Amino acid sequence: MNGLNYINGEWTGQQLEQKNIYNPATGDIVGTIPKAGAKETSVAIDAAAASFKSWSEATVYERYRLLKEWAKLIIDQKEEIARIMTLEMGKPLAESRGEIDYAVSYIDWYAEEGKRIYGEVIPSHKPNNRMQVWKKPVGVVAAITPWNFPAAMLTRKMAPAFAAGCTVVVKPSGETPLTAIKLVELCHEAGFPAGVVNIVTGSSTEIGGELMGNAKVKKVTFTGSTAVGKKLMEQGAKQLKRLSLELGGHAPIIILDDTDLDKAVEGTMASKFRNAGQTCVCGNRIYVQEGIYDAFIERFAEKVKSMKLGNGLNSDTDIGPLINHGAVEKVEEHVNDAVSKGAQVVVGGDRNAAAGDNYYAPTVLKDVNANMIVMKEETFGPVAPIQKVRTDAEAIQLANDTPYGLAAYVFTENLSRGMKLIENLDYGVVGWNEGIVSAAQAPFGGMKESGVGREGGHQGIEDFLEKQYVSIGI
Ligand SMILES: NC(=O)C1=CN([C@@H]2O[C@H](COP(=O)(O)OP(=O)(O)OC[C@H]3O[C@@H](n4cnc5c(N)ncnc54)[C@H](O)[C@@H]3O)[C@@H](O)[C@H]2O)C=CC1
Ligand SMILES: O=C(O)[C@H](O)CS(=O)(=O)O
Repeated sequence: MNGLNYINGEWTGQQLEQKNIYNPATGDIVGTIPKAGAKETSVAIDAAAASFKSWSEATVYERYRLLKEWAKLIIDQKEEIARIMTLEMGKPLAESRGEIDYAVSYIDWYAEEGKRIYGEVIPSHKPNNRMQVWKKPVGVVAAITPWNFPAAMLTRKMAPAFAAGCTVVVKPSGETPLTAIKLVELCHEAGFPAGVVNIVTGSSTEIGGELMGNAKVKKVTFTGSTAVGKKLMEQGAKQLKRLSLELGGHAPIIILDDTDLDKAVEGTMASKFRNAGQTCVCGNRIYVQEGIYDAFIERFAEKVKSMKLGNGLNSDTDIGPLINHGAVEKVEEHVNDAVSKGAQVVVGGDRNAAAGDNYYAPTVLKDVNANMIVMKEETFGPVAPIQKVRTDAEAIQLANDTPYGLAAYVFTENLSRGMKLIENLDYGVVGWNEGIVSAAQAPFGGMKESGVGREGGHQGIEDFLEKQYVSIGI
């Protein structure tokens, strides 16, 4: 699939130098995209600005209709899109299909939320005066998305932006742009007016620099690493650019000795190995209370041993490749460092070269301690480091000892222990006896250096609206 850029209702970029997109499972070229830069990005921003007035003045019911048509087209073409996603990102087809349903759930949710953009009437303190709060779309939005959820991270931004009446310029990850281009193609097919949605691919720094520096862009919504998020915040300071940042995580999983062992094993498997551990909410640090430590490791290791590594196109694959070789090297560095500092490998612990250059075996480490890199830095891979803890207080202290604050997980059947523990955790998203928690109707986002703002829920559309207080003399 040779993707193009889409600017002002036209497919462009054929004449530009092209970048190859590779299948992480095999190294094969699966497509190409234009190497656009600041010039093309500026044209896309102008198109989004030119279409903003008419789009923002359309009724929410017209925007609802287009969003629902877009959602329908995505579902109709789910198999084709899932295949594109697996070919460029590597995740098993079943996960790609699941992500497409998840991505569409954000479109469905915000198609409806657009109808509930309510203002306010405030009782005035003066007899001939009325006070109101009006809400209006913020304007042209830039959406910068990561490679690990090429569809869901896009619709989690585009859907509320469109529903609020904003127009959008998308910059997808250079690793997985083909899925994004396909979704934009379906916006075109659904009948979105020219300029409302635009997509540019190419140099992140050039395109990003134009998106952050062009005053016509009123809002930037970013999902990706904390390092890039900080860079964007610095760039945005010049114009006080509205920013939403969904950044990195380093999720702790706390398993107390009164847990239901099956729930704890099942929830930890789901959280840890989803997308081969390449999600910002994957469990990265597993703290197990001493009374259940051996029993948990034994049960958990048996499940991990049964996981099948392979090409995501094969129906029996549980774990696909990592996104690229750099990701494998980072995982290997974390495991080797842990072992050198006393960790024991219970399962895995090595690259699975037989499967391919970008594979790493699902791995369980025990006898882990806080001095190991794996317990300080996000691994973004299929490694489950398990540390023994004695008390609830020790678990809370260890869990919070990080600059990250995105997701955390607690497994206990005791209501008051669970409440007290969670109240003391500095995390924006918490699973209690649950390993997979993200949903379109819930606010998703981090505390501390994991981000700013929320996506999903009724909260997620507020970031695309400005509030206008109007005092009316009558
Ligand atoms: N909080 C969340 O919801 C999520 C966080 N992440 C985090 O992102 C990382 C992995 O995803 P990646 O895509 O590798 O992250 P990344 O930060 O390298 O890239 C994210 C996006 O930003 C773009 N980008 C990179 N440098 C840029 C710059 N200077 N200006 C403008 N755009 C730039 C990339 O091309 C990509 O589209 C992990 O740390 C993960 O935890 C990833 C997905 C979701
Ligand atoms: O990119 C990610 O890691 C997502 O934010 C995780 S989730 O919201 O899809 O669970």
